[in-house]
Amino acid sequence: MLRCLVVRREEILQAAPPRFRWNKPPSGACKTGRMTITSVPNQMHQMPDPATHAIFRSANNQFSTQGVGAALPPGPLDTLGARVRDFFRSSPGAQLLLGALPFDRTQPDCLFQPLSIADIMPPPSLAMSAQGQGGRRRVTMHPSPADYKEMVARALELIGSDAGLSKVVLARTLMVETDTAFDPRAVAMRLGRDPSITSFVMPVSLDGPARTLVGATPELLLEKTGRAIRSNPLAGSARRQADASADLAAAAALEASDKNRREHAVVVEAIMDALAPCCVQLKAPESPALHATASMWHLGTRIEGRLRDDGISCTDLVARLHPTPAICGFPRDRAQALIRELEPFDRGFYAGAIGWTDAGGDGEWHIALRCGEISDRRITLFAGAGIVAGSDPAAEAEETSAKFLALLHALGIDELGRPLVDAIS
Ligand SMILES: C=C(O[C@@H]1C=C(C(=O)O)C=C[C@H]1O)C(=O)O
Repeated sequence: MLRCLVVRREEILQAAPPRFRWNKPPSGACKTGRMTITSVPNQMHQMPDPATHAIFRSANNQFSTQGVGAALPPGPLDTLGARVRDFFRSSPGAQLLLGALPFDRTQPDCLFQPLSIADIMPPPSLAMSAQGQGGRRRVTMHPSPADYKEMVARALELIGSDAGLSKVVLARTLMVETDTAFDPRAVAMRLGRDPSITSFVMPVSLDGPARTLVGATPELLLEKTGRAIRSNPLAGSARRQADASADLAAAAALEASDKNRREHAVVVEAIMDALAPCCVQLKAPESPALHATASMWHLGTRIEGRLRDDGISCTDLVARLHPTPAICGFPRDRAQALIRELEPFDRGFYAGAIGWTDAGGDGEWHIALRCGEISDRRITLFAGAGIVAGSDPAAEAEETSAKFLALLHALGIDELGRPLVDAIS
């Protein structure tokens, strides 16, 4: 396998400069890297149409949008790059497409050009409303933790018997039902308190009843600015601990864990292999680094590269990468077949990607993790864990419980639906 296209140290690429900062100008024109987008007076204090309202808040870019100016004709991932190029070619004024890609590359995606881009985020006071949401809550686990452990045990048998399958990522869901509709903006505001993540609200159905993906992902699939590209895969995880020394011990144990390093290495290799043919430079550190969110430790690797030519867009690259072994397994086809066989639900847009692309092919795509799909009074949360030889079913089930925490805290409940008194301090 191609581990690395050699790069000299002095050629280390700079992180992309901030481009969209919708918090800044109250109204008027906002200049970005390649484009000028006219912001509209902020209307976020009013309840926007949930079917077509989006929020995107990463380290470099923040914006919220309302309405659909035009939808990209939906299709499978193989055709995404071509459809995006056609869209911008036939809509000369269009500057931005944003949206969600499903986990399954063959299922249709959901991208659109927003009608308007708002200049500020929802009011912080909204964050308070999430915790008190709904009087009664009913939580349904699917599969149950016991069934999830059996799925993991079955995967381990196959990994042990089939030398060709080295990793599979298995997920479970929690469905939370309340007696009032969820407000995705309030959930996003609470999720956005963790600066280490990208929080988002993204419509995943543009016609019919509103369906919205809301989440707080720590994992960058791909960012492209000009010829500079970056990916930051995560794999190998441990729950954060309240006690500081126990927390450091958990991080140190994760860093030293052979099982977690193997689980991580397979992801980095697959991403390097997928990007290498498009790059004149591509580099990744030899060892992963610790990456912290408010509730999890992860092993992460910052991969940086320089593209061969200007014709390659971020959506072309996403189509090469997705789904990575971080959220699917390795080899991809076998892992995906096993996911289909063992998981008793459709992932939909969970473990897909959310993000944006501009008319020049630059953009930013994050893996849709630590997320839930809201449909009126119901939110379905998803969490998965990578299974490799040496995984322990109970530990993997525990890892998925820990991964639910970001969303559960934002909803103000625990895994059984009981209110949290002080969900986030
Ligand atoms: C599948 C998820 O997370 C992925 C799996 C990880 C792991 O197995 O350690 C870590 C980060 C993600 O790439 C999830 O959060 O649902």
